[in-house]
Amino acid sequence: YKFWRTQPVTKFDEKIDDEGSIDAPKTPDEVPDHPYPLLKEFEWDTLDLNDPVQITEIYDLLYANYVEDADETFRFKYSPQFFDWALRAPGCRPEWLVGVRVAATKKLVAFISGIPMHLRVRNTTLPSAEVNFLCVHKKLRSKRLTPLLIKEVTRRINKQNIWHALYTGGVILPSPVSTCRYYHRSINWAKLNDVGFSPLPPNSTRAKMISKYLLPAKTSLPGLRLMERGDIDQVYDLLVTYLSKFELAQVFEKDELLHWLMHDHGLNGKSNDANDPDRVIWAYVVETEKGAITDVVSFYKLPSTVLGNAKHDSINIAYSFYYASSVALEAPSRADVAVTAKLKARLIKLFENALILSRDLDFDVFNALTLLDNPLFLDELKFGAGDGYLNYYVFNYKARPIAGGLLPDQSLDVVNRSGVGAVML
Ligand SMILES: Cc1c(COc2ccc(F)c(F)c2F)oc2cccc(OCCCNCc3cccnc3)c12
Repeated sequence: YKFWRTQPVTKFDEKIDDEGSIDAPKTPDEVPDHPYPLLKEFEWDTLDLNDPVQITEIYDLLYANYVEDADETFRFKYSPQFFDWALRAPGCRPEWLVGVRVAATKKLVAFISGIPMHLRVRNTTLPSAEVNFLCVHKKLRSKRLTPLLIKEVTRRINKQNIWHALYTGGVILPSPVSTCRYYHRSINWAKLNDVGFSPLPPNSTRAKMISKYLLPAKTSLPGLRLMERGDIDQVYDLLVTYLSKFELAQVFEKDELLHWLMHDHGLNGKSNDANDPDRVIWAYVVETEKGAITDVVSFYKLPSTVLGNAKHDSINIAYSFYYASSVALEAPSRADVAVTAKLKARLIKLFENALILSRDLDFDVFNALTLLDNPLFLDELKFGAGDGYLNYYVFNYKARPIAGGLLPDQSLDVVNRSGVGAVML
């Protein structure tokens, strides 16, 4: 019984000559009105994020049952505030938050989410959904709930006349449109070593490793400051122009980008304070004396629970999110050697400052993928390659492979960098 053989996805060995939808066009009224039948002890549900109790149910389910690393040492620790940010983007549809409950007890035992977005694959823009947070309770694995969750969220998305989706995962499924590699920059090496994430290399000492990752006491970019809602017009133009150079990217409306970079900070009297303990997303801009915004850089907070460590129960992790620099726009082509050299120097400066800001916000490690122009700064800023890869998938769309920033030997492609401009949570 091969679920993925029944889905509109590119088969593993399929040759792709032309890009386009896989399924024949359909209309919402051809889509079943009722959910797929479940095993009788379970029932479908729609989660309501306006209800703090239900946000907590999602948090509790994922806290105990979501993605772990291969050695079962760490588990993602998405916070309730994170779900408020990740699942309440402009245009979000409540019915796309799909849960499975035990009929008798109403306990939430599985979840999958969709949020609406527009996805551009080369020159084609697809009204899509971003599907994320697929989770089945550990005690209910191999009951074939995952294919049902995927089919049910697809049904609910199709009902809204949306026929494509973007999803990522560490697992290999048919067939990735791109693959990026995990990179990590130690901030608090001692803690990462204590939890077993960063081993002490042979012929080195703790003192040497701690000093290797020391960062300047203060930021060094003139005009660097926390983004404010009033910056969105300039930030939108800068980031949208930069992202237009990539082959896989989200097409943002201005209000969408404002949500992704600012969440609700500075809205309806809420403060815009970098040290707000509930904050999950930070965006910084570089403003010249003339008031021009030349750069933007952002990162989100996604801790990992440390399983079974006497000294620490979690690692505070910053994940690189969207960024852009006006330097990148000084030439029409990304292949321009002189501009690439200038962009490399600029991104090293921008991300060194992002690292300093994340240190001061008490992060232990700063994570990045090999997407966007990241290969230009990862080595120089002492990021180390991780042992994980993130695969990008587009549902119901056949696309020629897109570079993930890696050469065939999995090392960084500092010449072509990547064609991926979509950063997933
Ligand atoms: C995940 C992830 C890692 C793992 O990082 C750490 C894990 C445990 C630690 F103690 C630690 F310090 C890490 F840096 O390093 C990364 C570097 C770049 C990007 C990364 O993930 C991008 C976010 C992926 N979405 C979450 C996800 C990932 C895989 C499957 N399903 C969901 C990651």
